[in-house]
Amino acid sequence: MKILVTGGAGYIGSHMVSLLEKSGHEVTVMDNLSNGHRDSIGETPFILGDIGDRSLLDQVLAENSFDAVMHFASFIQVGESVTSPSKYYNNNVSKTLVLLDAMVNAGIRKFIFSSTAAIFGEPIYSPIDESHPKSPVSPYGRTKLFVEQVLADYRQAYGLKSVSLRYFNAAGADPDGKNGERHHPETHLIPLILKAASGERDSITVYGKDYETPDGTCIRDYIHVVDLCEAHLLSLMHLSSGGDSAAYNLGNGQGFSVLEVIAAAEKVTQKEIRVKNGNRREGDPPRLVADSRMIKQELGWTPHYPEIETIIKHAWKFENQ
Ligand SMILES: O=c1ccn([C@@H]2O[C@H](COP(=O)(O)OP(=O)(O)O[C@H]3O[C@H](CO)[C@@H](O)[C@H](O)[C@H]3O)[C@@H](O)[C@H]2O)c(=O)[nH]1
Repeated sequence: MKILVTGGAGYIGSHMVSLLEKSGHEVTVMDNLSNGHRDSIGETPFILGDIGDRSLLDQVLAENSFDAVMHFASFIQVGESVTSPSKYYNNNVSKTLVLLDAMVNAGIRKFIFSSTAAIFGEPIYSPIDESHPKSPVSPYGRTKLFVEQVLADYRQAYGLKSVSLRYFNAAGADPDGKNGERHHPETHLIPLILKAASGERDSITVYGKDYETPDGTCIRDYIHVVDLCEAHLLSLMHLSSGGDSAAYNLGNGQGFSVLEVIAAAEKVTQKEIRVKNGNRREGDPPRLVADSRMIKQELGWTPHYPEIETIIKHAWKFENQ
């Protein structure tokens, strides 16, 4: 199949490009490089551009007959979305509408969307399944929920079918360590811990030790980026074999506290990691753990790297490349 990958030079997008190509698909990347790296996708056809640019999109979609679009281009920082909501609504909602309208206009009817656990807000039970109430507590979470709702309306009105994948905590790197997690600025836990292990940073600051969890630190469900990409591939196959729109929660169903992740990283790296205690970060729920039985049952998704040590081991290999 011919696939357009928006945000394909970013962390998850670039891993997706590599998996699609390995699986025999023809890929074009469109990325404005606001947080992506041109070198992360090698020789893959690349269009430098923004998904809000309708005339560029019309031209690109007219010149290629894409079967589907995978949409990774978005802003992802919860805290920033609270202080700069306009940036998030413009990029994650308005520009996604531009992309969807260009797709409808060009007759492309398959869409894989990067959604998030943040659409659920403060969980009222755990693990979180698909029918858990959706009540985001940040503009970031709201942007992703809005798009999910738009997609339901576009399915009804224009026959555009989509799969929304609600990521819990994407982490890790290609097992060969060639491609991995890079954000600017880096705000994600595992890369920051590993930079403290390598000496690139002095320490890791734990954001809050007074949560209602066994050790007082936040619990998250870390999912290997390759497993996450496999879920996208299965979603694409689902749509291309006539399946209808769907939304799935994606995690391993096991939660690790910040202190447990630091301990696992010390074990993997064999380095002592300096830990500082900080205040809670705004918008951080105490526990986010996925119930991913639905995607396992319906699409046959099976994670290959569910262990936190393996996720950290691959990230460490990338950190040391
Ligand atoms: O220096 C740090 C960085 C993070 N944390 C904690 O570590 C956990 C994980 O944080 P992080 O890696 O930033 O992930 P999340 O905030 O859980 O964010 C995930 O989920 C968000 C929405 O739910 C997405 O926007 C992110 O991209 C995705 O990684 C949280 O409890 C943080 O409070 C620290 O204690 N110290």
